[in-house]
Amino acid sequence: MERYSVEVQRVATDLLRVMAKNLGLSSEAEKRLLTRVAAAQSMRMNYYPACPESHADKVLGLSPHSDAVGLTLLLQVTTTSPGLQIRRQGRWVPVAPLPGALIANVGDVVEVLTNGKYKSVEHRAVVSASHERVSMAAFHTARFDDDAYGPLQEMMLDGGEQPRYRTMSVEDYVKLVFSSKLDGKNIMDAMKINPSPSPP
Ligand SMILES: O=C(O)CCC(=O)C(=O)O
Ligand SMILES: [Fe+2]
Repeated sequence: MERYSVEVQRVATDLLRVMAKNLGLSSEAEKRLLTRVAAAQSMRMNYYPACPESHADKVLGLSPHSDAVGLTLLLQVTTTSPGLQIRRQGRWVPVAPLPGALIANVGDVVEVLTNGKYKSVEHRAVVSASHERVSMAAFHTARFDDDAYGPLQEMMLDGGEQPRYRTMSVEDYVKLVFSSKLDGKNIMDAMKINPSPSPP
C-alpha cells in the first residue's frame, strides 16, 4: 500500500508537470506552482454492494460531484463491473474499467489555478444489481500550510486575462469544502467571481 501510494503520487506529480508545460509554464519554479498540488495525498476505498434489482435504477453509489482537490488518480479495482460515469455535454458517459489503468480526474483546485483552462470533471458512481464493486481514489492536494489557491498570475499575465475565481488560503478552502454538500460542481460556483447561471 505504501509503495502504491508513493508511486501514484509520483505519477500525479509527473502529470501536473506535463500540464504546466502545456500551459506555457516552463521554468522549474513555474512548474512547481502546479506540482505543489500533489504534495499531499489521501486515499479513499469505495465499496458498492450489489443492489437488489428492484432498487438498482433508483440508487446511486456516489452522488454527482467534482473532486475538491488538485488531481485524483482513480483505480477501478473491480474490472468486471463498470460504475464510474462522467458528465459530458449534459450526458452521463460510462468509463469502462481497464485492468491496471489509472483514471486521471482533474479536480477543482486545478480548475482554479489554471483560471478555468483545465476544467474539473463532474462524475458519479452507479450501482449494479448483480455485482459488487470496489474503486480506490488517490486524491492529491497542496499541503495544508501551503500558500493559497487562486488563479496563477504567471498564466494570466500574457493575455491580460482577468481572474475568474477567488483566491483563498488552503485552510479556508478546506473549510469551504467540508461545509459543502457533495452536489455537482457547487464548490466551483462558490469560487467563481462572476458565476454564470448554471444550465437547468
Ligand atoms: O467509484 C468511483 O468510480 C468513483 C469514486 C469517486 O468519485 C471518489 O471517490 O471521489
Ligand atoms: Fe470523485
